[in-house]
Amino acid sequence: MAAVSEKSDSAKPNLYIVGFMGVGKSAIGRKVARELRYKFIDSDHEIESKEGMKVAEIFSQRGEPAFRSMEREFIESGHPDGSCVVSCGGGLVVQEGMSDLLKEKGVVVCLFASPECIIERTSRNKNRPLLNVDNPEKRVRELLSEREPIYMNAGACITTEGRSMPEVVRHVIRTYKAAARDYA
Ligand SMILES: Nc1ncnc2c1ncn2[C@@H]1O[C@H](COP(=O)(O)OP(=O)(O)OP(=O)(O)O)[C@@H](O)[C@H]1O
Ligand SMILES: O=C(O)C1=C[C@@H](O)[C@@H](O)[C@H](O)C1
Ligand SMILES: [Mg+2]
Repeated sequence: MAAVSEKSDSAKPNLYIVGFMGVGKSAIGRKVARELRYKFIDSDHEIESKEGMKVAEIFSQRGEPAFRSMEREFIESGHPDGSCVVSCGGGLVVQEGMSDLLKEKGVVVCLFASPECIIERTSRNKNRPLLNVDNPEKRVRELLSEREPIYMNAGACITTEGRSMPEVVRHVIRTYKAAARDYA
């Protein structure tokens, strides 16, 4: 895990990017961090390097609840408190109390896309254990409808569908800068 930063970093609030699998949190977060000159952190990657296992292996060998505890620990104490763009795993914000915790820690932006777009994007690789089922389309629709109210209340919502990546990056940065000005 990344070391917890010096206090001076907290002058620039972290940006937390949340949303469903495949909406583009990792792809967009990396580019946003580069433009803001912030550190880029991806919760899935941080957990994988700490555990020495892929997310899918953590799910199959330790179980989903253990993975959720790792996500909580990462948010509570496993990353710097400022000047970072944190792309969160798709289910991280869904856990009880996590949405409020992220809002305390920084600015939260939620990316979204339609189920059709998500299905198309997530079909390109098999790294998402929750979608390694006989009917991933049905699973995407079920999970999305369960989680939608949480995502919608997590932070400013920005669509990644029908927009180029640079366009999404611009929207995210504009939203972050406006919210960061008001951030205590
Ligand atoms: N306009 C767009 N915005 C974001 N991503 C896009 C866009 N167009 C195409 N993509 C592609 O969609 C994919 C999104 O995958 P990505 O891994 O970033 O999703 P994620 O939200 O991090 O998923 P997970 O929750 O599983 O980590 C990437 O391959 C990205 O290149
Ligand atoms: O939406 C989810 O619950 C997940 C999303 C991925 O980013 C990984 O964190 C994992 O595959 C679980
Ligand atoms: Mg990701």
